[in-house]
Amino acid sequence: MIEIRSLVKRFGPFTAVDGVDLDVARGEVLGFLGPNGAGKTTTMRMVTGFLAPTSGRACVCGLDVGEDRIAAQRLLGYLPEGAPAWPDMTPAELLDFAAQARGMDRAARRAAVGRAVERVQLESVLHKPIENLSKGFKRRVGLAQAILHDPDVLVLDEPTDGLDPNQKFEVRRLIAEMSEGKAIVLSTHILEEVDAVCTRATVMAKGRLVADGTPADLRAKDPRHGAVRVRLVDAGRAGAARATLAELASVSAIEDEDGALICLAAGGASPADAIYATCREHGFDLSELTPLEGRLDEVFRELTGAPARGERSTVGRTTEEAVR
Ligand SMILES: Nc1ncnc2c1ncn2[C@@H]1O[C@H](COP(=O)(O)OP(=O)(O)OP(=O)(O)O)[C@@H](O)[C@H]1O
Repeated sequence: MIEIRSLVKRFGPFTAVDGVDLDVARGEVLGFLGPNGAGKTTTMRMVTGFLAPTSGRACVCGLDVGEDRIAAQRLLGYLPEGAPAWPDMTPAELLDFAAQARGMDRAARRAAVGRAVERVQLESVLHKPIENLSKGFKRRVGLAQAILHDPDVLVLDEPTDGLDPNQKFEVRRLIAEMSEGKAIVLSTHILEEVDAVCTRATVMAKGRLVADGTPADLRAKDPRHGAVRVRLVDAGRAGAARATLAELASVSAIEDEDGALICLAAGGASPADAIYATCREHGFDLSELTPLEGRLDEVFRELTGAPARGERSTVGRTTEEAVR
């Protein structure tokens, strides 16, 4: 439902978006991750027709946003960064105005506004000036505006920014609920949001997409994916256990962390069973044996050029190389 091809945006000599290709299908909730200034908002503004690309194109439901902007915008809902709105209007007035701008008659407007208000729970502030609302409610007004016409494609720039934990939960629930019939793209700095709501995640850095996959795919890029954390009842025997476990074929290397041994997987099956059996055999009493999935924050830091765990650069290399 969204097709992005070789999308480029230059501001003078600066390239903010540098050849992005991306497809998003119905039913997908795509998390758009990246550090500040990576080009997420610029990409979203081009996809929604609010900024013309320098080259390349974006299509929404088969319509080229550059050539058919108005028709494409009918099919999409957009929550811009910060959700700008007229401060002296009330949510009721703003939403009615937005529905009019979308060409709805009075009855359709009433139904659409009522539905959106109920979905984002705006009833209590419906007739208060937007300038007097908390950041969270302002964000929700923006979200109601974006979903007013029940669009097939939703582009949400940091939809949970400024919301308290309960509101974040509600918005994520709403996104998950709506995802079945729509293609949804959301940008976020909150990695837990990717797990909570996204079926797929892309990471953008310096205008380029540097990763694309399910949250589990991304996590698997962490060298600690598949590793096992081992803690002994008698910490004094950790050195002996380390030497013994390092001999296992399923363990490629062992790192120390807060008194625990992190046994990195050599690839293939988890080393957990072999570690357990070896510890029993040698009388190393275990207080912990935890398989590790890998961490999104580590992968994110690595992909976006920040120093990862222990200042080492490891993603993309084999586990064996990583620990050398
Ligand atoms: N109108 C503009 N003129 C000049 N430079 C711009 C303009 N809009 C964006 N930029 C620059 O383009 C780069 C990408 O900005 P963008 O807002 O897309 O990043 P982002 O990934 O959304 O960041 P954030 O997470 O902070 O919202 C930044 O360096 C920004 O300063």
